[in-house]
Amino acid sequence: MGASGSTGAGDVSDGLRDDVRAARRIVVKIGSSSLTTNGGGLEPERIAALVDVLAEVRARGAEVVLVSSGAIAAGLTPLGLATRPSALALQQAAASVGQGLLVHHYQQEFARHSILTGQVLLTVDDVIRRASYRNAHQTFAALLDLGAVPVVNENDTVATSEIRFGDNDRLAALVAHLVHADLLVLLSDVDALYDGPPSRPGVRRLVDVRSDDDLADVEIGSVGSAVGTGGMVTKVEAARIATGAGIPVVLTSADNAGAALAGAPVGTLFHATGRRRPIRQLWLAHATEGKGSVVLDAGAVRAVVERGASLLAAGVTGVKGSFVAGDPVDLVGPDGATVARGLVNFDAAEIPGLLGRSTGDLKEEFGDAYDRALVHRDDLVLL
Ligand SMILES: Nc1ncnc2c1ncn2[C@@H]1O[C@H](COP(=O)(O)OP(=O)(O)O)[C@@H](O)[C@H]1O
Ligand SMILES: N[C@@H](CCC(=O)OP(=O)(O)O)C(=O)O
Repeated sequence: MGASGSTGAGDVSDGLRDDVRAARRIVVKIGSSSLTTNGGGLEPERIAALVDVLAEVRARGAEVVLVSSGAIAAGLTPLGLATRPSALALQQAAASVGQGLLVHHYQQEFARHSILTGQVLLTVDDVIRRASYRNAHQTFAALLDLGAVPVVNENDTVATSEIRFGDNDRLAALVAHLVHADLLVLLSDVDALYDGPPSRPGVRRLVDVRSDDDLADVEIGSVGSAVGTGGMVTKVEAARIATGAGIPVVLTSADNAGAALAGAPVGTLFHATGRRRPIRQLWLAHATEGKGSVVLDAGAVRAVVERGASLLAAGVTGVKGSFVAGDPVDLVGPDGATVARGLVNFDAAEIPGLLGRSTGDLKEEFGDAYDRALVHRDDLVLL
């Protein structure tokens, strides 16, 4: 299908989007391309314009969490770098310089509205590991209770290629889950999702996306602007993560932010498709690649797939790759097909010694630390 131009009954009143107008806790994500010039360097007027819109949202009683990209782009000019470098260390250095500048601007602009900001830098581990998820959740809750606007970015200076979110669109979706937001707004340099590259004549805007079927014939580009990353692919993926957890998403341009947040039918509205579920499952299903794999016998495949059971060492016949406890791994059946992905509870090096053995047996030999599943069912998604 092409663009879905209709909005179903009950979604809008007075031409405005009900889901958006009713939202009381909103995560707004803005991309580098909307804050900086193409050569890098922040554009303070654009930051000021965004902050004015967010202050208005706050004034009508909603809470706001801002996920802002732009650290790397902001650091380029001060460091004398002409374009975004490909070396990770240089990107991290640029982010280190740029993040301070970025937050400084936000602090100044929000202060005009007597609103405090709190910087929150996250890595994927902070969000998907149980203890740190709780910790991060409490920090956000305290900041919001105290009336501050959390300003979030990936912790670029310490994130390595393994732990990087990869992009702030997905980070924003995970943050929306973390703070129990009821709306996610993704702001970019393009005003909506189109059924093809916006530069192509005749492309049509998708007004509403209600399921993956609505995206079947949409051509989604992966290359973003000179300063952005991920293009539309990561935004659509972020929208799938959030809507799959029950959070509707509006995708539009920074210029449309005010109208979008007032509920006007601008941009593209991705309707909620699922219900809230554990964040690790969301992340496993949408965003991670297995660091290795474990091979299951037929009985274990049935237990995991049909009965929703945890994976025990007794049903595992092999292990591939090098990973440590807590990493995502693929669960592969005897025929080589990947049936699930989960967070593993043991290092790859330990697993050969556990294969085919019962949990009771392992506990008796190695102690209580071995009284656990290889992959717990709460940390597992079927693929
Ligand atoms: N189907 C599509 N609809 C809209 N935009 C698209 C599509 N495919 C690719 N794009 C491109 O994605 C770009 C946005 O991605 P990006 O530059 O990474 O943004 P940001 O910096 O805001 O995260 C747009 O400028 C647009 O050219
Ligand atoms: N954390 C990086 C942003 C990464 C990113 O996703 O950028 P973008 O595609 O512009 O949202 C930074 O602040 O430069």
